[in-house]
Amino acid sequence: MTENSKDSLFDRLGGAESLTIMVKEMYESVLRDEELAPFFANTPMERLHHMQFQFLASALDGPAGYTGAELTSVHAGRGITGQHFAKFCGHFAETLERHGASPQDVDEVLGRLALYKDKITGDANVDG
Ligand code: HEM
Repeated sequence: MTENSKDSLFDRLGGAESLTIMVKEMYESVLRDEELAPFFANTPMERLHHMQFQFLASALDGPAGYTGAELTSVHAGRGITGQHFAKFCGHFAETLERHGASPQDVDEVLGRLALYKDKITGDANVDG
């Protein structure tokens, strides 16, 4: 077993402390992106950071305990396309890279996020 295979993806990304910072920075990038920022115009960002941390911790094999809403209902009716989804994931990938995540771990994270694409793009996924 290599060093890498002992730890969960969550651990390899630096655990809770690191994921907290990366979620915050990811949304800073999202809000600087003029295509994505309008989606969050009325969103309480502090709650979102918290919920996204919980969601990602669980999705990346860290501690379970997501207490937010079901992803389909949260994103439905917002007009989120596959292209928006890809840009959003791109901001997270860049944030991970900046924090020194390995290319393999970044790929693995993107693979995990892709599992949620249909829930998030919902009725708008014809566009992308
Ligand atoms: C893998 C990608 C994504 C994941 C895992 C994700 C996950 C989440 C989670 C966990 C929440 C919090 C739910 C709650 O408050 O109970 C949330 C809220 C939200 N998401 Fe996403 N999301 C993703 C992509 C996107 C994209 C691409 C957009 C738009 C471009 C988006 C727009 C929003 C908005 C606007 C809210 C806040 C709704 C409100 O104001 O309460 N999300 N998302």
